[in-house]
Amino acid sequence: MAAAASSEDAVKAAKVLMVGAGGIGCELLKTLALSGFCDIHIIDLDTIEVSNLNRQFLFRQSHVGQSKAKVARDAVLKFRPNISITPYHANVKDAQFNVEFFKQFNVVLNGLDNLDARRHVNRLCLAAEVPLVESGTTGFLGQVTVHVKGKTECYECQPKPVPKSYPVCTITSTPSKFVHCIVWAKDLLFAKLFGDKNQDNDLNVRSKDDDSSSKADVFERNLEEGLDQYAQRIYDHVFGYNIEAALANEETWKNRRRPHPIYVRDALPEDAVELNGCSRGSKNEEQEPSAMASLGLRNPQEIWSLADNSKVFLEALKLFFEKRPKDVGNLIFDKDDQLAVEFVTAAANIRASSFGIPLHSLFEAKGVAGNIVHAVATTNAIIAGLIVIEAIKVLKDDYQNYRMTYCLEHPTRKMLLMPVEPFEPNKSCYVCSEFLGADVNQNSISQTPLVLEVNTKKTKLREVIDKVIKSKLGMNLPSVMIGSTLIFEDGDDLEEDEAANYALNLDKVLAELPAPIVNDTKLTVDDFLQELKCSINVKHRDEFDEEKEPDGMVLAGWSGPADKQITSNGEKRSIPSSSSVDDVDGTAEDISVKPGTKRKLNEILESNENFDAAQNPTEVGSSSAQVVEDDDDDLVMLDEDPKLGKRKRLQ
Ligand SMILES: Nc1ncnc2c1ncn2[C@@H]1O[C@H](COP(=O)(O)OP(=O)(O)OP(=O)(O)O)[C@@H](O)[C@H]1O
Ligand SMILES: [Zn+2]
Repeated sequence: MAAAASSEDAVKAAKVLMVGAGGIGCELLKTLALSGFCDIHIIDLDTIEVSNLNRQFLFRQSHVGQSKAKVARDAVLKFRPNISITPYHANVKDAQFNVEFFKQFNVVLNGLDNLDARRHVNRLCLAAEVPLVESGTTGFLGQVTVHVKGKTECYECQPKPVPKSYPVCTITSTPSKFVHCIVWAKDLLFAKLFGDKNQDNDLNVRSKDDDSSSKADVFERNLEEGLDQYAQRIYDHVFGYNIEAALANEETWKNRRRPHPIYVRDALPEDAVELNGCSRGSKNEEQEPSAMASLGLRNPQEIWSLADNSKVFLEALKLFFEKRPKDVGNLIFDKDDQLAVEFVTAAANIRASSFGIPLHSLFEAKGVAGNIVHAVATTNAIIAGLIVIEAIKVLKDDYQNYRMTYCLEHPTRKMLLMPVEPFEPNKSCYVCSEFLGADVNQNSISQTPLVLEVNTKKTKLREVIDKVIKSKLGMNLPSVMIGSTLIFEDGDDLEEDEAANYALNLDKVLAELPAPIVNDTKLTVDDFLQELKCSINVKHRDEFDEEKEPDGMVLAGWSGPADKQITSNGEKRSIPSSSSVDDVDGTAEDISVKPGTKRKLNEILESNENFDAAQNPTEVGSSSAQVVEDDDDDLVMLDEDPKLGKRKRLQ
């Protein structure tokens, strides 16, 4: 097809906006500058931290504390002095970056790390009708997607996956993976011992040798109890007695491997028990208390024995009470708190040992506990290159060749990159489908309304605004209307009495608002800055399942295809979707999805030639082809050679 301009001309004439000057952003700015882009604007709200320096190569030690956007600009101007780079040390959600601001750009390139900002930029790009190239990386995985209003799906056309959570019983009774032991150690045991005492906790099983009243909390230290004695009692209780109690329920273990109880005396030699695990006893009072340091364990990458884990457990518990008494009762697990990581690693390993699960090093355990996926500079560089390739296609309006590209951890058929044709817009997406056209009566067609199930007699307006409109719908400064009555509005420019009125409404129950929200009420919610408006039909419901519906509200009515799957050497894996990268920072949203409305892929593959091509892919970027499994298990062939036709389905 005829391109609108040569790549060189398109690049020279372009005015681009980059959002984020972190891991991807540094690589991207360098690649843009070296590819001939001359007018680049960068927004980043952050300042440089020491931990950025290993991969954000435009920054040096001396830049720590300075604006990322400004330092990145200065660094690139050193080797490309004649181009224009305009930095903004600001949040992209600020009102200065409104639709008018976005309209000046030919393309927007995201190098962000959170869902919230990505959704905001998506909406502004839609409103300003500026194409968006979106990206993300997680370790070795990465992706670049292209979003052009009306042509491809928007960033929000597909619901994002919910952050990983585990059933309570897996954590409390039947762990089968190391991560289950970490969650137990961190969210139950650590929280119980060092966090808020009043929380409910499944660990609170009475110990058989606890002869005080049945209400006694075994985790409370008895007045006459020494710290060594207390630490050993807790150990025996959680790893010994609790496991024995669980084993009594034969049903649970019918089809499962039985755990074995571990008591201090089993895990440690007699003399170490006497010393409460602490054999060396050399402590440096100046340093942060560390059980590893007290025990002379130096290598965080080494997998400790059960005995060493037991020593670390007892020592760390003691150190918290001895050296950080003020923290006890207020602690929340923090991956940067060395003693907390030591305690959680040891506790998770002892539990893993009991359940026959392989033990892990402190370094690995810290990664799991802190949801850390170590960033890989090379992935960021590859992704930045792909962003520029897609940006050039966008600038040339080379729509036929747009690709979403996935960077895989394990090459599929020797290919590290997997290009996929972009999907069409999802017609029920509440973000981009608002005014797709007009019906026969020239009324604009609005998207399917969302449905909110809520107890209108108990829920306050504030909860709907915070949990649904801001958190789930990602609105920043929403206003809420029933018919033409405004019941809530956010923003700095409100009159005092207006603001006071809305504040009063926030604390009212829905059904008691001046314009009541009851069953079948239709709300219109609107974000002025994002130029996003959607309607919500309210359905009253009395009861909600506390575990499955903890918000006491369910938002539905927006459907989209689930994650696609790829096959690699017969193994099925999920393609990292534009959302899955968000899982890392735990910000994925959980809008309920109605099943069965997935769009079908284009055409049916009939030609043997194409089938052969699918089976024998050549290099990426030239004439590549892949066999991909769609989520309804049909085989789909993707190819890059226009002669071979568009995306097809194998029968
Ligand atoms: N709302 C926002 N407005 C502007 N910039 C943002 C916004 N949200 C995130 N960013 C920027 O996006 C960049 C993302 O980069 P990256 O994923 O490498 O994160 P990082 O904070 O630099 O590193 P890490 O999180 O791994 O320590 C960061 O520089 C961050 O400041
Ligand atoms: Zn959409």
